[in-house]
Amino acid sequence: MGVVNVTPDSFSDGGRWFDADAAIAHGLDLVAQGADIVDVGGESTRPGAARVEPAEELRRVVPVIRELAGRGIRVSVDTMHAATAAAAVEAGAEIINDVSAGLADEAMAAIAAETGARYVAMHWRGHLDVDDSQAEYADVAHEVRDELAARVDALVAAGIAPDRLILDPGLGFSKRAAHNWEMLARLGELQALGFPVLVGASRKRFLGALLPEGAPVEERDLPTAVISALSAEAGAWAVRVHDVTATRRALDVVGAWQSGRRG
Ligand SMILES: Nc1nc2ncc(COP(=O)(O)O)nc2c(=O)[nH]1
Repeated sequence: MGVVNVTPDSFSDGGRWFDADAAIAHGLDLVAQGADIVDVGGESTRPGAARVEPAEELRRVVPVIRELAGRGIRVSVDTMHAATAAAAVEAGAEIINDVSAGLADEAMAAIAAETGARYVAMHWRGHLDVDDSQAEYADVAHEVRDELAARVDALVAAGIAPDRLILDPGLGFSKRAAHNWEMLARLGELQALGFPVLVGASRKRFLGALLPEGAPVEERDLPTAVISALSAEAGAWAVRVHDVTATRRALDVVGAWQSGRRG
């Protein structure tokens, strides 16, 4: 899953794809690099980023989604707003990627149910209202699993068919570095809920901590690709990344290694 942030302020590529034509070109480039899905978002989820009204978010993402989907590309829309999700699906998006798992907009679950789109429910305790660095967990893997299981119950009760759901541990959202690494190491406990799992580690701060002080954000693409390989080994459904080439190469290594196992 390649990322196209149509925003002026996303933390790792803010502003580069804010123009619709640039965003479309970038989405096509990600597909050429090997992306299976292009995730189009119009609102940065970076701590402290300005909130974006649905009308503005919609204006940013719908033209990009319409053009990419019109070329047969599988598109997901990264939004917490039901109105944006509805417009995006109407424009051809097949997946609604909601970092709030339906908590930010009470109309979202019904819209997702109505459209029949696939729906990514990401874990973000207290979304937007909680300072990520203050989050405390007694057992992060158990609590993320249980909190997402509760979201699944609510989303299914709202009419979303279980086979439409994809779960995501929400790395870096209300979680500190140690929580992120523990979530990755214990990904199987989330997978045990029986839903596909999406992993979004790309270029996040907890990867930067492994690099020399002050390393540019692009240096996080190699650690990201290693996590893509390890996520594939763990049976993840997909990985959400900015540098598709690095991850595609990493996944090709995993594929070659696994075929070697079969002899
Ligand atoms: N499902 C999902 N969606 C996301 N959207 C944005 C970001 C923040 O990263 P970005 O600003 O670099 O896109 N991370 C995720 C994530 O981890 N999972």
